[in-house]
This record gives sequence, structure tokens and C-alpha cells, in this order.
Amino acid sequence: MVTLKIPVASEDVPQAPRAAPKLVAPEPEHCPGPESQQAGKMDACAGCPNQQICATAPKGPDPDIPLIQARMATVEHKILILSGKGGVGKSTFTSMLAYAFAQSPATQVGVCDIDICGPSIPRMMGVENESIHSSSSGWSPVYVADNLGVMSIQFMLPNQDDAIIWRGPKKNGLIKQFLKDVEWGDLDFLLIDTPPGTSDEHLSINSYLKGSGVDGAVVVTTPQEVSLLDVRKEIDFCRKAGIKVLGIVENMSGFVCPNCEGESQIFHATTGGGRALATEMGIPFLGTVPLDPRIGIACDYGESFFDAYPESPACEGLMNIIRGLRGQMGLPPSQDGVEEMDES
Ligand SMILES: Nc1ncnc2c1ncn2[C@@H]1O[C@H](COP(=O)(O)OP(=O)(O)OP(=O)(O)O)[C@@H](O)[C@H]1O
Repeated sequence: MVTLKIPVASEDVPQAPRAAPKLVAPEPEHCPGPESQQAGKMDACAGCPNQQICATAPKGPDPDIPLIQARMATVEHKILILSGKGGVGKSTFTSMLAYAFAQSPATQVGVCDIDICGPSIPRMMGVENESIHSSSSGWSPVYVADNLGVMSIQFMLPNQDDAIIWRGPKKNGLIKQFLKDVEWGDLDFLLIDTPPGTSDEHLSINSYLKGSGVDGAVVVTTPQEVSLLDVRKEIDFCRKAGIKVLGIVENMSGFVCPNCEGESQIFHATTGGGRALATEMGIPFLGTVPLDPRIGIACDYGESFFDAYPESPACEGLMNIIRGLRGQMGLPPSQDGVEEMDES
């Protein structure tokens, strides 16, 4: 059983009498729902973190939703990053997108890692050994740069290698806290990295953010049919859950040789499958990012590939994707500095 590290008080932030947010709502040993229902004691569900998704819980308004909405009111754009299958580069894409947006110092970017059982964002962004701090106004994200903050369960683990073996209610409780108790501040973009598939994390983030104005989801896939198959399910989930699909990104689409920068289509038969699927499903295709071994190395060393190789085909692909994404979100193309970089 992993006991999470309670965030320590930050010395440079003045402390107000308000108590620091409690880390995770306790998981009930035994759900008293059904019996309480029969006995007419519905208040037995009070405090249960699973209330919103539990079939037996009384369906009243969740008192935390207004608090989440108040926090999220200072976040201009919220984007979910989804994938049907694991390992297709969802976290890699999230971190590259965050670095790209944060190129412009005036753009404030947050990354919320809700891949509770497999958090990889902190490693990829070079902050895996950091801890979070709490102040009177909530938990402070870990800052990769002045305008780029990250929140992840990884920052709360006593040991890097501890496994998180949690059922849905505990995961939901922590996700709720990431939205409600983190001092995100004024953000232009909050990127939410999710685990693969359609599970508790996806249901809870969607229900907690309802009414907070989520722009939509970017779905990441690789060209292979096994990944594309799962993307169909992911898109079906988005449609059923009322999440706008901003577009599909095909990652590892072709291979770029780091020596000569020549491109080979190693998945010959399926390269372009992401675009074909997008057309078939009536969804925007945002673009491709090629397989480039330097991306893997940058992720392993927690460095920004975007900053290290701005002229690479992968960064060009990413910039195209950002242009498409901004278009889907109804934003002008030049605010994130990407256009300016192009011209220089
Ligand atoms: N375009 C790319 N070129 C080279 N390596 C890549 C590329 N995209 C991702 N990778 C590498 O693939 C591995 C898996 O990527 P990542 O962890 O981002 O996938 P994921 O979809 O988030 O996985 P999971 O959902 O299981 O956490 C990482 O080692 C990453 O560095």
C-alpha cells in the first residue's frame, strides 16, 4: 500500500489559516450504499468519492463541482489528450505540445497528468524528483519553466518505483483534487494527459469538467491497424460522452534517420491510416509526427525535443498540428509563437 507524501508547506508562499487540502478521500472499506438505500439512510454515501458514478448513491449535486468550476474559470483552454492504445506516444505528444505552446513566454501552460497508474510526464519533462508544495491557495504545480507547470501523482510518491494499485474511487478522488485544489493560476492552455482507453479516469475527468468549458480531445494513434481499431472506440466514447474530438494525430508515422534526416515509411501498408480513419469518421486530421529516435532520448533525459531540434521534421509536423488545433479551437494562428518561429 503506497502512502502518498503530503505536500510540504512552501516557505516563500505566505500561509493563511486555511487548512491544506486533504490528499485523497478515503476509500470506504465496504460500500454501505445498497443497505442504506433499503434502510432509508441515504446519507451513508456522504463523503464517498465514488458518489458521482455509483449507481446506488443518491444523485444530488456534487458540492465539489462549483469549486472545480471556480478553479477552472482562470484556465482559458482545456484539452484532453487521449489514445485508444498504450505506448502510442500520448504523453510524448502532450509534453511536446506543452513545450511548443510555452515557447512564447506570454503563454501560460499547465500539464495535468491523470495517468494515475503510469505517470510518465514528470520524467519526460525532467522534473520526476520534485515534490509539490501547498500554500493557503492550494497545491502548487511543479514548474518546468516560469510559464509551464506540471501536476502528477509521481510528485507524491515516496519512492519512484512504487506501484499505484488503486481502484476507481481513489483515482477519481485524486483527479478531483488535481482540478479543485491545484493553484493553476491564469492559464492559456491546460493539457490533460490521460491513460489509454476509456476507463475511470476518462469518466471522472469528463464529469468533473462538465460545465467548465473543455475545448475537446486530441486522439493520438500510431499507423498500425491495432491502434486505429482502438481509436474508433475512443472516438465512439467521445461521442457518447459529449466530448468534441479536435482531431487525430498520427504519431510514429514514418521514420526519420537522425543522421541524414531522410524519411522511410517503415509501416508501409498503414502509414496514412490515421488520415483515412479521420476522413471515414468525419473528424479533422491534425497531422503526423514521424518516429525519430532523438524524441525517445529527449523523453528519457527529460529534455525538450522541441527546443533541441526545432528544425527537425518532427517539430515541423508538430507545428502543423498546432496550427490545425488552433483552427479547431477557433484561435488565430499566431499567438503561440509558432508562426513567428517559422519565419525566423
Ligand atoms: N515520434 C516518436 N519517435 C520516437 N519515439 C517516440 C515517439 N513518440 C513516442 N516515442 C517513444 O515511445 C515510448 C512510448 O511513448 P509514450 O509513453 O508517450 O506513450 P503513451 O501513449 O503515453 O503510453 P501509455 O499510454 O502507455 O502511458 C516512449 O519511450 C517515447 O519516448
